[in-house]
Amino acid sequence: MATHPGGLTAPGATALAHPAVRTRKLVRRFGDRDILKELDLTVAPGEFTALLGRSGSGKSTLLRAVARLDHTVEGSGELTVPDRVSLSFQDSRLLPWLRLIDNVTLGLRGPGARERGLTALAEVGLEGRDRSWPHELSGGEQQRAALARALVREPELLLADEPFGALDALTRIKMHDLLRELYERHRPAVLLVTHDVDEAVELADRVLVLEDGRISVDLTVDLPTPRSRRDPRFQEYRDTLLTALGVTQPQPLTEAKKDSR
Ligand SMILES: Nc1ncnc2c1ncn2[C@@H]1O[C@H](COP(=O)(O)OP(=O)(O)OP(=O)(O)O)[C@@H](O)[C@H]1O
Repeated sequence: MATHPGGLTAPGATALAHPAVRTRKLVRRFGDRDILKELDLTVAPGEFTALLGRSGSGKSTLLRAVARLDHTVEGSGELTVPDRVSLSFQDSRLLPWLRLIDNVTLGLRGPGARERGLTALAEVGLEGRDRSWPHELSGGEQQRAALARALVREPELLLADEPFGALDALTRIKMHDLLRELYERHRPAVLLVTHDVDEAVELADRVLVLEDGRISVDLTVDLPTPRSRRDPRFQEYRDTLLTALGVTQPQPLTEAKKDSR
């Protein structure tokens, strides 16, 4: 795997005996449009991967396929995912008629489920809010609860589709820190769909770009965490990805142009 800014590897080249996610020749089709075109992807256990791509490129389609939420969609190909998979979406999807603790532990079996729920709530900074109703929480708090619900199951794979997309900038920054902290403690494999290049470079150790139904860019982010957006190497990764996404970078003004302004 390449480890320098701009170092791109052949997509799906990782050979692993027990990957967290493995797709081979994955096809998903809506009508006569192939959205995923024989897509090959391997995610290692414990690997934090972000998935970027232009709007409509098929990021959510891929995530839904990996989550096995698309039984009715036409398609083909091989898909391997672990048993314990948790999901997190832009809206927290908490059930309004259940208190927080019951939302977090819903479907959790075995002794100690409640204790585990309380621990998870404490981990996301919601200690003492277990008896609250979802509508009593702010948007950021609801996303924290959704993270607690995802992590209490100790997933081998966390699938997250724009989980912070609806949050304000400040809350988003706090949630980035929290997600990275929780990831480092629990170490699930993560597949994070995002539109935000900075979010991808800040959080993920590997960033993919989906284009024309396949993974077109597979970039390893070799920066220590926590990452600073001011770090020139951060900016190199960012520029590489923006270029891959077809976003032209503003050129620095030359002295001549500055003078003529
Ligand atoms: N249920 C559906 N029926 C028909 N077309 C669909 C369906 N779901 C998705 N599509 C189409 O598949 C394409 C990929 O959609 P998808 O939501 O996966 O893209 P995306 O990359 O997640 O987009 P965005 O970044 O805008 O959320 C789009 O053109 C979309 O219109």
